[in-house]
Amino acid sequence: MIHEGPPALDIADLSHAFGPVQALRDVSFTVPRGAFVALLGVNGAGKTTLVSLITRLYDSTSGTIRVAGFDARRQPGEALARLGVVFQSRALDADLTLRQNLRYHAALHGIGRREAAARIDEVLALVRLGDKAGARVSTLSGGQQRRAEIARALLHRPELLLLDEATAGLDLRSRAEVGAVVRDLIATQGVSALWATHMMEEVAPEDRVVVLHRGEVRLSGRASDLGGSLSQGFLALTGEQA
Ligand SMILES: Nc1ncnc2c1ncn2[C@@H]1O[C@H](COP(=O)(O)OP(=O)(O)OP(=O)(O)O)[C@@H](O)[C@H]1O
Repeated sequence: MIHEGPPALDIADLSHAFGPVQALRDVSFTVPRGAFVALLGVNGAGKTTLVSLITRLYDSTSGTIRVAGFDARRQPGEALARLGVVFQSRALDADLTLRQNLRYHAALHGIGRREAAARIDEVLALVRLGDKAGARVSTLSGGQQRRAEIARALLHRPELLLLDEATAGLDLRSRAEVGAVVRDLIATQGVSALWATHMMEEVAPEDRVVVLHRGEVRLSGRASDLGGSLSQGFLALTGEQA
């Protein structure tokens, strides 16, 4: 697939402090169009702060964030319209069916009823839940619920998916399924993904990786090029934290 235009995400010299705590310091990296980028960091590295800045939950102290070329601060509407977010916490109502939930979220994005119906079928198929539209969310397994959250995030056809610890609390098999769904989306739908995780095992050799530690980018590049320095470096940082 050939990708033109600005990167899906361009972060430049981003810093953020919570009072005396410097959560991010001069963070710069890009998510090229059609790429899977793993944002790897131990607890407290600054991943959630970064996600919160991209989604505009917090305003950045300094630096720039561009989503598909749109400045998140100066053109927030344009930037956010191109972003699909899978939060650590659940955004779907467990007592409603998957279709009811997705109708509601489609309406929030201003998608009309007829288009929503078609789009809901489409996104459920993309996350391999085509047969679960009528199921109450509470009856789905943990892995299915995470894939349902991804379906929700895809409703408005975002260019960039932002996933914050998308596999937290899942068993090995469900984790692999969620990862496979996101990699499939990249290969077939031209979406890009920033996948925040503290688990080295979730990084595939062809992925691009950004290692964040104590608010700073310590290592970045393609996992296969970084080779042993990635696993050794990350292990050292994990030890540094302990
Ligand atoms: N609202 C806040 N007020 C003060 N300090 C905060 C706040 N949010 C985060 N921090 C601090 O900023 C730093 C980065 O935290 P952040 O939650 O972004 O890390 P993380 O990599 O997402 O970790 P986790 O996986 O535990 O969420 C930590 O030192 C944390 O204590």
